[in-house]
Amino acid sequence: MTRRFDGDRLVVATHNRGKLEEIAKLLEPFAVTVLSAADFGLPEPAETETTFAGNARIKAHAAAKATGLVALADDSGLEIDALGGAPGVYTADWAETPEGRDFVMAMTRVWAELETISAPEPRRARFRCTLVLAWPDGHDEVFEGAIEGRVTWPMRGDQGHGYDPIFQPEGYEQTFAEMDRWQKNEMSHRGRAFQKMVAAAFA
Ligand SMILES: O=c1nc[nH]c2c1ncn2[C@H]1C[C@H](O)[C@@H](COP(=O)(O)OP(=O)(O)OP(=O)(O)O)O1
Ligand SMILES: [Mg+2]
Repeated sequence: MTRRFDGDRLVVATHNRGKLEEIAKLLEPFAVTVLSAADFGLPEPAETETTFAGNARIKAHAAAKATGLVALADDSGLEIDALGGAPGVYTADWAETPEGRDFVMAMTRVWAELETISAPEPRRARFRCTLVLAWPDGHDEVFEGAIEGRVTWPMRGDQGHGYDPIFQPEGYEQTFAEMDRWQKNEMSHRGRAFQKMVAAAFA
């Protein structure tokens, strides 16, 4: 039996402002006070697992334990077929620099690698998202979503976050960064995982 969320406060276990804004928008229809891991000054846990679900569970359980509240974590990434599924669970790592994350650098690396191997069009890729809802008693629920598309160059758009300027979802001319948050949430990996979570734990 799926455990329902029956509280009024939910801590979103992320340090990524773009994700937090999307999740807050997705939670708007529900009577939920959204708090963030940053509001509690929680440290960013090391993501030592090799799957999205494994890393999402680490983040969700750490926040649930530290706050005594139900926690929602998101672990996500971009899988590019011509790169054997890379960057995958290492999507955030490709943006890492000593001064913080640099997504222009990360996107430039993605394109350089595709050019090196002369990856033919369409450069098929998908974003994946795993959401984990964790209770302070250690119980959790896992929900997954994906959106198929392709990597495109040059970067286009100034909305969204992360790799959005080079991801064009299947059936659309725009990149995610050319869509507003509402339009992206309608179809995104995160939006899709969220719909499953709502059906199971909020509806
Ligand atoms: O909708 C998206 N649009 C563009 N890029 C995205 C998206 N969703 C995930 N991504 C990228 C950003 C990040 O580099 C990586 C996730 O890494 P991931 O560890 O799950 O997130 P994060 O470290 O940014 O924040 P946190 O772990 O605190 O939730 O994939
Ligand atoms: Mg992370």
